[in-house]
Amino acid sequence: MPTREEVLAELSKVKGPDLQGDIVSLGLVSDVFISDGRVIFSITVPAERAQELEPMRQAAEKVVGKLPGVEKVLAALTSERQGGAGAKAPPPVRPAPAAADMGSVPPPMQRRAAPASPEQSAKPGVPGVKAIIAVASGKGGVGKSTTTCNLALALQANGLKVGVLDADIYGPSIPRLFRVSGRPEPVSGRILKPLEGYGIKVMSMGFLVEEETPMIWRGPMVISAITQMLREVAWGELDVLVVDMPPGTGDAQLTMAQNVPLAGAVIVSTPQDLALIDARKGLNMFRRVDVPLLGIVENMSYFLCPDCGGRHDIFGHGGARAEAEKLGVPFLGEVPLDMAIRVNSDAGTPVTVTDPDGAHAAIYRDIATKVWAEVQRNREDGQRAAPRIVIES
Ligand SMILES: Nc1ncnc2c1ncn2[C@@H]1O[C@H](COP(=O)(O)OP(=O)(O)OP(=O)(O)O)[C@@H](O)[C@H]1O
Repeated sequence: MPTREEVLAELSKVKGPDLQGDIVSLGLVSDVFISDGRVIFSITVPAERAQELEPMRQAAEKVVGKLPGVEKVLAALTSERQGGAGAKAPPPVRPAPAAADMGSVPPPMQRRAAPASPEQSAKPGVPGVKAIIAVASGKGGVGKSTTTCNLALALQANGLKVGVLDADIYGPSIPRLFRVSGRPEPVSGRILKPLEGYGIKVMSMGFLVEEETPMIWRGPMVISAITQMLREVAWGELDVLVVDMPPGTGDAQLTMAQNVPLAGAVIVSTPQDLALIDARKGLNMFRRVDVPLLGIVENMSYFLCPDCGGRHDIFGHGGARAEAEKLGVPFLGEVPLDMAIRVNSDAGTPVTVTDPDGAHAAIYRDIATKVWAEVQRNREDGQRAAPRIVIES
């Protein structure tokens, strides 16, 4: 595998936009990411010249592709940086098309506010996968991954064939939750075999990079990585693929919601007002791109004291239910704040597996039943989206 310096040395052979200087010394190359035979990087260009500079992008992919040990190269053109360190990731200006040898090409990205449902249904699906559901949250740490994991297992317990795609590439926790590790093997060419945990096929960036690798991703790279995990994995026949989305509602999440043919989205929130404000942003994001909202889960909803048996509404209670009612979105259920959920999740032995007859597993199965009923209802009605109301957040 080449080093970053070797990659940059090759890239310095590529001329800059006006054939003066090279793209490295002009400071246009950033976000170089090398892992497992893959090299991903960004080239910063003025947004209006993206089309014209496509040959430059291709030339960059070509030179890097010749380095020994490189199997795939992905160069993304990004628009000019907005300010210095800590500046927001620039908006994607064009998709990061796969190199000639990479097969699948992500559909074109759009900046904001995609038009309505026809777009949603026009996206190419994943062969063999009947429905894709996103699990999202407006902010991190609310239990999105724990919900994804237990929801997936509960859908399986309800008789469905389930897969999980960990799109939370900033902090992939799905490998730990399913207690799976290792490297996915290629099955044919570039297609990887997903790993399996508790009978569920799982794919995560956590399998492809070292756990301690700091990942600094910019929008287009996020989309490229997720698109490849979606389309270059042998998922086989699945009733449902559950996607653990990256937290937040930035460009990466929005573009992903636009590019993946989602049957719907589940929003996870805790009951605090602030979390609910973020959850509302998440809801609005999916509504803008006409992804049906399957409902809201209130996580860490209440605490049942094992000593006194009393119920404590630590973060307040019922906020998500009230929010769901206000917004006309199904309320899917309340998951208590419980030590068993945390300990088991963190140990990779989710409660739905370790205690399938327990109260927590029953809650997740109930949520799974409601989620699936919504997916079916949307399908049958041909109802692509909930009413298009965008609520001020
Ligand atoms: N209902 C619950 N009761 C107790 N602990 C919980 C519950 N839900 C989640 N947790 C714990 O809270 C922590 C954060 O959960 P999790 O990783 O699922 O959140 P997340 O929203 O995916 O976070 P991030 O966005 O940082 O990935 C974990 O330690 C998890 O075990």
